[in-house]
Amino acid sequence: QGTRVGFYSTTCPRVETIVRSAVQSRFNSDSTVAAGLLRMHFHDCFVQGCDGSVLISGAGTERTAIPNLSLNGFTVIDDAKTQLEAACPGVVSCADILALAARDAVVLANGPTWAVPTGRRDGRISVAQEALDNLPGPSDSVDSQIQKFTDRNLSVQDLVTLTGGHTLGTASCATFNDRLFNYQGTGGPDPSIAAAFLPTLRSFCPQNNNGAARVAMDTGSQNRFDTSYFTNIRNGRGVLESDQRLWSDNRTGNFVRRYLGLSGLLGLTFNVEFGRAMVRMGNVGVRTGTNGEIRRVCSAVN
Ligand code: HEM
Ligand SMILES: [Ca+2]
Ligand SMILES: [Ca+2]
Repeated sequence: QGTRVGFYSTTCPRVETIVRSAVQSRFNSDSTVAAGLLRMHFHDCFVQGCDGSVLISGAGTERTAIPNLSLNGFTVIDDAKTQLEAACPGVVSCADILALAARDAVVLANGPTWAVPTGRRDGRISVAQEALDNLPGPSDSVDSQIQKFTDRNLSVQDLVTLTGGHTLGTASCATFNDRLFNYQGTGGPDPSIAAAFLPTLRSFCPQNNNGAARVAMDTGSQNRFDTSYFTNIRNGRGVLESDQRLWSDNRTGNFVRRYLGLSGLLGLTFNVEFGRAMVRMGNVGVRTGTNGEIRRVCSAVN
């Protein structure tokens, strides 16, 4: 792949300590940053590869695209970068800082740890439309979700596993309002929502709300990295339509069953597979060697 664990062991031996302490200190005052950093790494990797393109600010950049407006945690990356430029100037890429921070965020939320291969270099291209074209959306069919993952050499298992990241964090009503009152023009709700869960969702997101309120994607466990998200989608308690669909299609549903240890299928351990899948996602489209640059400031190209 070109990335490897310990890429900075001689050039910046304290890199992991510095990133971890930046994530930890923000997490102490705001635990929602864990979900934010995990999502940000995903949004980076799916657009121009894991190259820090999502971090660049300015008119028309990825950051201005609707799905990225709710990203949370940019200033953690900036803080880590400032400290790293003091410790080892010009050495550590912003793309690597983000990959390390996403891992540290999962650990802080009681999730697994894994070794993060590093050596990514930063890209110089960041275009809003590319984020819109490449990021999966909350109404995507299973076919479309699978396509967006396999286009990046990520498997159906990786799709289910990584989307299990929705064990953390929240979604705005705007991303699932269409399911609650007039689903696909039926005049009623999305029938895949459990009857007992519908009033809960409707109370968070009443008819004609402005879309801004935020709702836990893993009801009852939004700050804890666990398999509760899979139990919820099994029970018709998925918040995003894209998540609920993973349960009802056997290609993806069988992986959900395996994470839940259900019926006849070989069990899979979510924590173990999540780390492996994050390493695979973290290698999508990476620039290494002399390709790309080491940004001085993560929000701007050199
Ligand atoms: C088919 C794939 C996916 C779709 C359609 C999707 C869609 C979404 C949507 C619509 C939101 C709510 C955004 C908002 O309202 O602000 C969200 C949040 C989130 N997503 Fe995904 N996502 C997908 C895959 C992933 C993956 C692969 C990860 C990480 C490995 C991830 C991590 C997160 C996290 C942690 C949040 C919560 C963010 C926060 O609370 O700040 N998602 N996702
Ligand atoms: Ca990128
Ligand atoms: Ca959870």
